[in-house]
Amino acid sequence: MKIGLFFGSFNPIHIGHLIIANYMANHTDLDQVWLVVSPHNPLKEKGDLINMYDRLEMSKLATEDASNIRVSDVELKLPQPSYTIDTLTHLHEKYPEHKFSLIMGSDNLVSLKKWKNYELILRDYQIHVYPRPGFENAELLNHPSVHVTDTPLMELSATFIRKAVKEKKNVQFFVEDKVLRFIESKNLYR
Ligand SMILES: Nc1ncnc2c1ncn2[C@@H]1O[C@H](COP(=O)(O)OP(=O)(O)OP(=O)(O)O)[C@@H](O)[C@H]1O
Ligand SMILES: O=C(O)c1ccc[n+]([C@@H]2O[C@H](COP(=O)([O-])O)[C@@H](O)[C@H]2O)c1
Repeated sequence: MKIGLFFGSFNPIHIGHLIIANYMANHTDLDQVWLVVSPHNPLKEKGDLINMYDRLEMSKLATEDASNIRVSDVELKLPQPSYTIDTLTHLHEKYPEHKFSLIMGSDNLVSLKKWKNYELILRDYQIHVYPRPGFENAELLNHPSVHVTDTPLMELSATFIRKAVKEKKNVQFFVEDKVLRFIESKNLYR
């Protein structure tokens, strides 16, 4: 199968992520999209990153009714911080029958040159990139492994949601109902 890997902290998963995952799973030649929850992005401070198991659980809740979207916990079992090239190597060995590619927003493409062994990622994997406002001119957009998609975008960030929850503002519709209930029941991001 052709699997698109959508890596992220998902702190928390929101409808921007879900729209992209759904688009990639159903409007491209990918058979499935796997959301790979990263315990710790090597380029980000841990800051207000909540427990990885809660982020994994919210990602599962948000996608349990979605066809062709799965959630992967592979990085929870690998060393931290989560280097994408190491996860890709691991997945390639574990699932030789699948053809993996990457999915990312152009904001991440801008920083790709700071990633561990980014040349290997570009050499060995195709990357589906969707434009995000403010990051239209990423240098790597013309790389032969990079494929720019035409996705409907929702300019929303997990940072916005965390801040709103902290300020006791209503974030209904920004996240799936089940995710909202999970956040409330565990008193997350307060
Ligand atoms: N609104 C959005 N629409 C499309 N893609 C998004 C959106 N928000 C984040 N992404 C993408 O999802 C992936 C994971 O991002 P991440 O989990 O850091 O979300 P985020 O909302 O940007 O989080 P934070 O605000 O905490 O930095 C990245 O490739 C990022 O480009
Ligand atoms: O491999 C790297 O060097 C590397 C550097 C920065 C980010 N990443 C990964 O990119 C993904 C996006 O992270 P985030 O925090 O924007 O959701 C996440 O899975 C990180 O582990 C990976």
